[in-house]
Amino acid sequence: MVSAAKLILLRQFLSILLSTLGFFHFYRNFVLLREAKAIVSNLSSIEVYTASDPYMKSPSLRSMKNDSTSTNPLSKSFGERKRARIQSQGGIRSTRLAWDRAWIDNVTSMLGCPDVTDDGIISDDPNAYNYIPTIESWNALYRAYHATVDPDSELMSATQYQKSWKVPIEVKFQRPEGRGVYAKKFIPKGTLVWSSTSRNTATFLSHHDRRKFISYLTKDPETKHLVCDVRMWADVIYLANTTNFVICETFDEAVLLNTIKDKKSEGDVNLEPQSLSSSLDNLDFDENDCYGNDHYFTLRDIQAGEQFRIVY
Ligand SMILES: C[S@@+](CC[C@H](N)C(=O)[O-])C[C@H]1O[C@@H](n2cnc3c(N)ncnc32)[C@H](O)[C@@H]1O
Repeated sequence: MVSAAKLILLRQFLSILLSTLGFFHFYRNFVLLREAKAIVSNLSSIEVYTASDPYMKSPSLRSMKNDSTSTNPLSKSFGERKRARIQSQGGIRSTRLAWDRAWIDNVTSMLGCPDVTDDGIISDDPNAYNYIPTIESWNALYRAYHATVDPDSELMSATQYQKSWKVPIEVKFQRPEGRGVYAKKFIPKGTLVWSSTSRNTATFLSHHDRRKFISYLTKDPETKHLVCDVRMWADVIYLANTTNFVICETFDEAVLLNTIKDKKSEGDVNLEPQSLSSSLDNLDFDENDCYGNDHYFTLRDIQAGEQFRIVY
């Protein structure tokens, strides 16, 4: 008798628990969707981005005037601070990824960003978005990161930190792949062309942080178009020996490196990543760091005007 009553109580308890969890899940998704809609409706006017928008060709980005004078002293405890944040937040769980993607898709589609797949730009509209980021664009992203995610971050504005590219480069746009990075002069095989440290790569420890960053960009008419770009540039890096991950986004032209689409084009790959145990400028290497130890070397001689390609 007693055990039957206990069983009924247990079943009731379980069903209440499941309904509560279900409700929270529903509520959380509802809040996320409302958040995305609110951002878009807060934009004074939703413009469809075209190459003819004047601010896209040469963004003035008023507020970045102070970048060259602002200081961002290096902190020795950066790695520890980051590890503590990762631990306190328990890292990021993959279950939230789909929702986060839906949120970003919602914002970018309402902003009029072009449809882009892994095979490149879908639209043949000649006026579709083809913005080439400038140093002001990278600085705007840096400022948005500091304003929304981590004011004490070691991430530096491009004005202050320009050491990532070791060779002269040029960014050009072509369809369907969009922007790409090209060598401006001959580069011999085995040359180090790009290095990353946490000075030029933002680390997001939660999807919430990345959404705050993106929302911030949407608020300024001079930066909102950058949302069309940052949606494509995030990488997910798994933390050592865990299933948790961090989201990494580099704020320089390395995010514009294109890949190849088939085996036939293997010869077009001309850069390879290498992790170096000895220090180049990766003084802040940390196994949980976004690209803390990433370097690209030329696989072969590269001619002036050739596009850099990596495998991803
Ligand atoms: C990290 S971004 C590279 C920069 C990108 N081209 C841009 O304009 O922002 C990766 C995206 O570039 C495009 N892409 C890269 N390599 C490509 C290729 N070989 N063919 C077509 N599209 C490519 C795909 O749309 C891919 O999702």
